[in-house]
Amino acid sequence: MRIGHGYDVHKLVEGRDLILGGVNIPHNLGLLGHSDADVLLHAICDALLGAAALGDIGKHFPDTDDTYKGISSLKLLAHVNNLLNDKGYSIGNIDCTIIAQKPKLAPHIPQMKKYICNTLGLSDDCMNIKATTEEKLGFTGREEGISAHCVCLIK
Ligand SMILES: Nc1ccn([C@@H]2O[C@H](COP(=O)(O)O)[C@@H](O)[C@H]2O)c(=O)n1
Ligand SMILES: C[C@@]1(CO)OP(=O)(O)OP(=O)(O)OC[C@H]1O
Repeated sequence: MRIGHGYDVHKLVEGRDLILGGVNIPHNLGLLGHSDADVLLHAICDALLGAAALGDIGKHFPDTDDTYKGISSLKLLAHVNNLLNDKGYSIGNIDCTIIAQKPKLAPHIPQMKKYICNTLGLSDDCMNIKATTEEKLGFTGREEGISAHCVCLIK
C-alpha cells in the first residue's frame, strides 16, 4: 500500500463556470484556471500521482500547453488513472475535502462521486467527498477562492 496527498486552490471570479468533480454547479462565481479549474479533480490527480511517485499535475499537463486550455479535468483524471495502471497500481480508496464558503455543495456530491467513480473504475464505497466552510475565515471564507484536499491509498 502507498499513500498520496493532493492540495489545490483556484480563485473565484465572475464570468466562469463553477465545476467541481465534473459537475457544473449553479453559482454567481466560477473558478479561474487554464483548464476548467476543477479544484477537486486537481487535488485527486495530485494525490494519485504522489502515491505513485509520478510528480504532479503541472508536470504532466503544463499550463503553457494549449492542449489543456479549457479542458475537462475528468480527462486529466482519466489520463492519470492510465499512468497508474501502466505502472501496475490500482486505487484502494480516496477521501477528499472541498473548502468553500458558498455554494452549498452537499446536494451535488452524489453526482461528483458518480463521475469520479466512473472515470476511475472505482466502486462507490472506495470514494468519499466532504465539504466544509472555513467559518467565513481566510480566503475561502471571504469567497475569494475554493480549495480542496485529497488523500488516497494505492496498491
Ligand atoms: N460549501 C459547503 C460547505 C459545507 N457544506 C455542508 O455543511 C456542513 C457544515 O459545514 P461547516 O463548515 O459549517 O462545518 C458540512 O459538513 C457539509 O455537509 C456544504 O454542503 N457545502
Ligand atoms: C490543470 C492545469 C493545466 O491545464 O492548469 P490549471 O487549470 O490552471 O490548474 P492548476 O491546478 O493551476 O495546475 C495544473 C495545470 O497545469
